[in-house]
Amino acid sequence: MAVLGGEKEKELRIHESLDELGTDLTDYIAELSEISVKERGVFALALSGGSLISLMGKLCEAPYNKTVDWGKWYIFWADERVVAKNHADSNYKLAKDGLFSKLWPQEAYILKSAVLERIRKTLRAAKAVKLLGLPIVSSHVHSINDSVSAEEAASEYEFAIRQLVKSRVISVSDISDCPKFDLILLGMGSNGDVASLFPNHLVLDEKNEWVTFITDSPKSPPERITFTLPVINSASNVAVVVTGDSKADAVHLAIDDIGPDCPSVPARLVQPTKGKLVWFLDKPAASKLDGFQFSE
Ligand SMILES: O=C(O)[C@H](O)[C@@H](O)[C@H](O)[C@H](O)COP(=O)(O)O
Repeated sequence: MAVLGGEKEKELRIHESLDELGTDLTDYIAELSEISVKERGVFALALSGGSLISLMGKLCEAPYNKTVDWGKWYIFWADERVVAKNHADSNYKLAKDGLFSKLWPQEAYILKSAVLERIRKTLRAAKAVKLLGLPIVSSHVHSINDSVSAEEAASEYEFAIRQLVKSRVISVSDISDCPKFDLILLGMGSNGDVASLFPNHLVLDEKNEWVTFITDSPKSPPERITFTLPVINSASNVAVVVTGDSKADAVHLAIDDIGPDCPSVPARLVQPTKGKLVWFLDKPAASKLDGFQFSE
């Protein structure tokens, strides 16, 4: 792995292979989870859709499936397609099929909090919590309401997040009133879109809402909800995970210093105010970066 750009707040990690990237990404997530659980007792993570989910697949393997404190995870979506939860386009379904169901193959294993707490107490007594690895709590998985309009789904989702900010499950930014997620994981499309923030879309200017909606996504399906830039940029950690040469131009436009005529590239606007930004790239995605040849 090559690491470019020594700035404290932004790091580029360029990997030889998808396998190496997947291992590094998994280590990074597990490490942030451990730090956050130690500091705050919980880990508030927002996922996106796309290839990101399969790149996180090693989380379902040893040692992470046993060592990560899954019971402390609170899971959200930085963007979601407004379709039924069992629809092939659903980001919730993608994560459930690609991650959660692999950790615990049957729904029945996703325990309700009360049951989990009883088990936790027993295990704590036996000092064996870490050895057994506990499942994700179903009430900690915050997917959108798939039976209402995009507008209603966005407003309900923001309301749910507000309640969790009040109870400090999600921290609050000390410079805005925005939620401060422990980690937001983003993919990037070949036009530089992140979450469901697309180039030249009005949604890029949204400053008041935490979660908003669009009904005209240039990529199917058209109706989506998305975190806004102020929320993304208030997170403690943001990772943008991008692979493949079809993304190389967008990576260059998002990261390099390209002067005043920069086209609208949403990923370029991902700049956590106080948090840390890490780009996970494979070599084809990084191949058009200005400094790329020097990292080889
Ligand atoms: O729901 C979505 O459409 C995603 O959240 C979107 O932001 C995705 O992450 C990128 O388009 C990258 O997707 P790929 O990695 O599959 O290209």
